[in-house]
Amino acid sequence: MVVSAAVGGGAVTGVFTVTGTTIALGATALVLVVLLLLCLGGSSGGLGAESPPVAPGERCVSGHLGIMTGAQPSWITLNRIGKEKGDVMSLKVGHWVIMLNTFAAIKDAAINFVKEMGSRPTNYTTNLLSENGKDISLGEYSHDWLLLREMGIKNLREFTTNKRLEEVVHIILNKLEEDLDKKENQPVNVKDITIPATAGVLSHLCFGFDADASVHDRVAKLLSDGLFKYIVGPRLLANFIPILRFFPSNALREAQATVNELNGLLRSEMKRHQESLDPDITRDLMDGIIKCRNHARETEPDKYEFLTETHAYQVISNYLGGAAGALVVALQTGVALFVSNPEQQEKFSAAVTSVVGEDRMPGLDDQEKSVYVRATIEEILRYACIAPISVPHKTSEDITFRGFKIPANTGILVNFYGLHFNEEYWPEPFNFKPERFIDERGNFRSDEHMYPFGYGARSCVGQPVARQLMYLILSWLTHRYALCRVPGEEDRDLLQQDPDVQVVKAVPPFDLILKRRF
Ligand code: HEM
Repeated sequence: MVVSAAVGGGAVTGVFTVTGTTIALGATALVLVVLLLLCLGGSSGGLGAESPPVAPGERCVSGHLGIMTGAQPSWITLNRIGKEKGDVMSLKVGHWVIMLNTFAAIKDAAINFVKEMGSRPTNYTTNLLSENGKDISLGEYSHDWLLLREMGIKNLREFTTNKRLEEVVHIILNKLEEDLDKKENQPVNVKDITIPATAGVLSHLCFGFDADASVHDRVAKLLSDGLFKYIVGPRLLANFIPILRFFPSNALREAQATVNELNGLLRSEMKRHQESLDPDITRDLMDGIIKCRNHARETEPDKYEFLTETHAYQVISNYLGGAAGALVVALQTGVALFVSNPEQQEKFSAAVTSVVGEDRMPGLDDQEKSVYVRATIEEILRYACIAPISVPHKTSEDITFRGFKIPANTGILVNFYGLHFNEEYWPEPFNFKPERFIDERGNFRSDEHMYPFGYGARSCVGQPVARQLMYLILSWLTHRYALCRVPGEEDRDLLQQDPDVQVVKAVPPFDLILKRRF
């Protein structure tokens, strides 16, 4: 997702601690002045009369930004405050935003305010990455944006059905298995499993097997550092104080270089695909989106006049961003849960093997045959809760929500952490218990308090693919290998928050030992 970038692109983006960034003295002085102005100008009344109650601490110089950047993950603090404030509260993170705290409010928003709460906040980062909103993840709600989103979903659906997804995944995982076998019984970093798996699959789905090997290497590199860090790492100060984009800083240069690398890659791949396009064969998602665009513009030129080449390759960028921001993080949490809970890991592995046997890789048809396997993937998604305070949305018009007046263009955060870790819905919420998704008759049980893929108009476009990839990758990994702790690290907490990652709930990279099962 440029889920992810949207995490960075939302209301929560103004962060004061820009790690590794040297800000010129002049800029620092400017920051202080602007902060003071914000502080003096900030009213305690929030968004105006009849607005949601304000969380405590708004009179502090930086409003509630301290919560976002403090030592404790922001979602833990916000969840505690939210319990006191009720359905909805206001926060000042540079500007005023609202946060939905309760299940009732979240459900109401998801069902009854789809369009009204379906836009995205924009800032320097989001505009840079999406070339001013010409994509799905970061574009503002509009008629044209809806058409682009529909096209992005159609392209994913058409290309990934009929075993195409499974074929690509099996090729990539077979290769990865050869590499991992060489490291058997030695410490392997979890990133050396999740990044090649995710980058390999997404890059080959997007650019095909006839792309130059260097293209896939560049995608893997972007996912492992540049793009990943840019999306989930500390935010740019320029998002908070737009004038700062004119002041040179390492962080700005790094962000621009990352985006240039990504967009350069997308443009050259688009050109290569256009030059070798075959009307009868759709090799990959890039071919698919080019054909969707050509067809739309030929059949309904007026409706799709807006649809430039940039829009088309930005959709591919969104697919890659989904991998960088969400899939890697969710997979890493899954592996950490398995290593920390050997009993559940063994049960999951045995459930996979009982359906698949020992001589082939798990396929998509196998998933439905084991309730325990489905339940485990669901429990990993609950626990991972990668966007604990959501990817920010924005109101597209003035609304009255649960008795409060909310102006257009107000950022909206959602306390998904408060749902996914609520004892009322999940007894012992911090324990890994796949059984919670199995009913008394032994059937899979879905639960209405689960929102791993967001809500409303902006819910994850890649949800079906993401679920399939989570299953295919984790079932392959535990089917082939026992995932064990590194000797001497038995007591290490693998599930704590990665201190280098803000806004996204993510475990820090860790080593594990792989032992071949058969
Ligand atoms: C386990 C993996 C994944 C998780 C947990 C996840 C989760 C999310 C979440 C929470 C959002 C924000 C929804 C909102 O704003 O309400 C989102 C948006 C999005 N995701 Fe994913 N995602 C995953 C994988 C993927 C993949 C693999 C793709 C593409 C192939 C993808 C494409 C997108 C796109 C394009 C959006 C933006 C939708 C919009 O703004 O309209 N995601 N995802």
